[in-house]
Amino acid sequence: MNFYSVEKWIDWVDQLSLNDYVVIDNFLSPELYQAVRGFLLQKLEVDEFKRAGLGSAFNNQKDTSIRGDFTYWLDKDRDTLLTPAFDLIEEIKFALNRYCFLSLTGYEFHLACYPAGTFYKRHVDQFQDRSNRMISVIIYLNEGWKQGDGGELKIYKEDEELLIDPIAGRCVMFKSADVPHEVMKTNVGRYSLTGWMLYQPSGVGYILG
Ligand SMILES: O=C(O)CCC(=O)C(=O)O
Ligand SMILES: [Fe+2]
Repeated sequence: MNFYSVEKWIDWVDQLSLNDYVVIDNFLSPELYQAVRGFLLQKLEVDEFKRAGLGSAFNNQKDTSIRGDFTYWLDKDRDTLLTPAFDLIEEIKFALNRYCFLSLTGYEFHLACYPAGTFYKRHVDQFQDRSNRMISVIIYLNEGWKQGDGGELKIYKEDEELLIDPIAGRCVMFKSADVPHEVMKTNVGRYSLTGWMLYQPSGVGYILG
């Protein structure tokens, strides 16, 4: 464990097991936060984001009435500026396997940008024809986010709805199959590092766009 102690991981994994989700603030160190956000802004500037799709590679549609985000799929070998972020993702995988008794074998991550006025309607992250997404992981990169900016993550539990503010450095993890959620309409550009811990690596996430 290079980033966080065993005690911290056990606490977070317990919350994830018990509540189906966990929120961890200041998950990225200031250096790592700057590296990831700087990388995202650079990719946005050179226009390397693509409109996100719906469904799996076999059933892919793009419909802005359901989701309006743009994504940049990450590749560990190509995007070496993000090696420390991949080290942290490896630690997440290790901790979930060890303390959550999962058998995660891989992951897929993208950078996401929701332009002002966009949202992602209620959904679950497991696809009907590709059910290997086990845990969803989202790390927000929104400096100076304030009430009124919108873009909250809404999580649906049995009889309650939780609104999670997408503030800088905050990490949310939840069980991909069990937690319906949505991204409320954002009034400002909304950025995140988003990914899924997989039961079997698919390596096809980027095809989804
Ligand atoms: O950015 C978020 O808060 C959630 C994104 C999401 O639900 C997804 O990409 O599947
Ligand atoms: Fe989602």
